[in-house]
Amino acid sequence: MKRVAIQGGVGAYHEIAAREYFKGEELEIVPCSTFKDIFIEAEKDPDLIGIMAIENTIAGSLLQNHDLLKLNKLQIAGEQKQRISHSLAVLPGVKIDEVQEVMSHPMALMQCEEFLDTLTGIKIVEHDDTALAARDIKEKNMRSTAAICSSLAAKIYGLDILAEGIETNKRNFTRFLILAKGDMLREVQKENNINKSSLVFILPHNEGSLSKVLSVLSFYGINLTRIQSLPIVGREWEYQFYIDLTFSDYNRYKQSIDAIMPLISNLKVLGEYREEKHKMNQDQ
Ligand SMILES: O=C(O)C(=O)C[C@]1(C(=O)O)C=C[C@@H](O)C=C1
Repeated sequence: MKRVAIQGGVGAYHEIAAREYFKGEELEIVPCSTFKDIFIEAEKDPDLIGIMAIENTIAGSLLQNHDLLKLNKLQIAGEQKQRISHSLAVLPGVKIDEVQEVMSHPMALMQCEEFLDTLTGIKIVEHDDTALAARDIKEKNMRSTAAICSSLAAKIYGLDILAEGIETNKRNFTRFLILAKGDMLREVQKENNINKSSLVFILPHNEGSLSKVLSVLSFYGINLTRIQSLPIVGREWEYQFYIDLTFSDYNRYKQSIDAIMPLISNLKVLGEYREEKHKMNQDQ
């Protein structure tokens, strides 16, 4: 049975996404308190698989997760683009006008900003995880607090749902990375048909340095699907670039990497994997 480490508790969106990626397989979910703990656990167990959110279509990137990929040994083995639909959950019998605070993961709170604006005088409380917010409400009998969580988490922790689909836009998707190393990496990559890669590198502070790299990639027929710059700690106003690429010809992709090498430094390939096609009509 595959063991999958998630950040958060049972019923978190990370668990939902893991079960979707490994649909039909039996999984043992290993809950971790932080994203960093996933990598610490993986140091102890070479077969441990990790799953980690990296970006959301409403709230943007989870910036702190990029450096975890750079600094650790787990590689990206796949991706899961998961539709996220949030519910407002309370202790059984609690009415909406009794709710004084709403508790959830910061990304989930951001995704429900418009709904939260309609609740006047409500205190917003950040929690480590949507499912653990639901669990706390149950265990601590918090009658005036509501959680923003999945309907699965509400069910697991015995909460009532006051409102469903409260995300600002129905096109609310989180992209999760499936992480593994060694022999498990091959097992997790669903097919050998690799057509996507994630890289991080540093560019010199010269005129046109990014544009030169992009021109080379374009010459080789490589499609840039995402670019995220992050500061280099200790070097003010200098940046590292995290990029995602898709391609149809693996050899041309390899050649393009060789060709950009003289233009960049500190390259790390974070993973080569199969792109998950976005399901445009996925609405729940
Ligand atoms: O709190 C959870 O349930 C999570 O799985 C975390 C998380 C995130 O890290 O972005 C996952 C998906 C949603 O975007 C909201 C929260």
